[in-house]
Amino acid sequence: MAVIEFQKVTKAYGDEGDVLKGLDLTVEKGEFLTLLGESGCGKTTLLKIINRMVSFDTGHVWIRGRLLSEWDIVTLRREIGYVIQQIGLFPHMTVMNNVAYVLSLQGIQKPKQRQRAEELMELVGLPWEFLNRYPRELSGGQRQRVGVARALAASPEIILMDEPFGAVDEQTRSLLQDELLKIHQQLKCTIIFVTHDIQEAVKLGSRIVLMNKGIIEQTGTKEDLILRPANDFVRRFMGIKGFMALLDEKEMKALYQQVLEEKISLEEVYRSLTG
Ligand SMILES: Nc1ncnc2c1ncn2[C@@H]1O[C@H](COP(=O)(O)OP(=O)(O)OP(=O)(O)O)[C@@H](O)[C@H]1O
Repeated sequence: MAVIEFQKVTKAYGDEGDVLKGLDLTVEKGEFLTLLGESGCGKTTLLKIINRMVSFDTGHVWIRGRLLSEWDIVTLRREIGYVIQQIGLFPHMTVMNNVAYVLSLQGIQKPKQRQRAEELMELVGLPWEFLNRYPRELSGGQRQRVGVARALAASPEIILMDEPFGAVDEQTRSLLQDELLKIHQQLKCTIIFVTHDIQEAVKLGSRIVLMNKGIIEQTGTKEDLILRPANDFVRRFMGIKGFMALLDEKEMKALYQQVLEEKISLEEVYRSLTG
């Protein structure tokens, strides 16, 4: 079943011209969709239309078969978790209160909130003790984990993520990506994840949507976009980075380990990767 459907959606901010130019997009239940494209191509705008943080001009949007305009905004936002790069944790609240914020709005009793917060901390790989800390007492990566936990608190069916790991170092980023994949498998929720990083889009997305100046150039699996690009734009955009991202990371690491142990030479690695 389609969870989200866009039909010929356009959007302009003021009289600057359309930033979305008649988008069609269907997101199926349980998908991990990555929205990829250069800065300014309209990714965030598309994402924010889904939770009605931004309105659109023409076309139609359905969420779970119901027109977006017919949703009560509070119910809609409860069904949709939202994680952004500068997560906007409330600085004066403990991690516990941040994570349980939505639950307290729903009138859920304190012991239940605590229990859920502990479950969520486990899910995102943080110790329970951190529930007593304030956001400033955490590292950037830990704060992002709390942001993810907070977005998951009300068990939303859809999770929107806008470059959530953009501000952390590469190693932490890779760990967070691995954990997010696990969470997705476990919860079977629908995730729409905005990124301008090809490697990230390829690693995470069960399907990738490549946008360019307000249109969708291609939607498909990583193999579709990299090996069967729909046009020259897609071919050039995915390029060598896309091809490299398609190579199996674990396989490459294992091969490199053998180089470090002087069991094989770099030349042999090169030959095994290029056939
Ligand atoms: N509130 C706004 N008012 C006016 N113009 C806006 C507004 N928000 C976005 N835009 C413009 O709309 C276009 C698309 O912006 P959007 O944020 O959707 O792009 P993006 O692909 O997410 O970019 P980035 O990767 O840099 O976040 C840009 O040209 C941007 O300047």
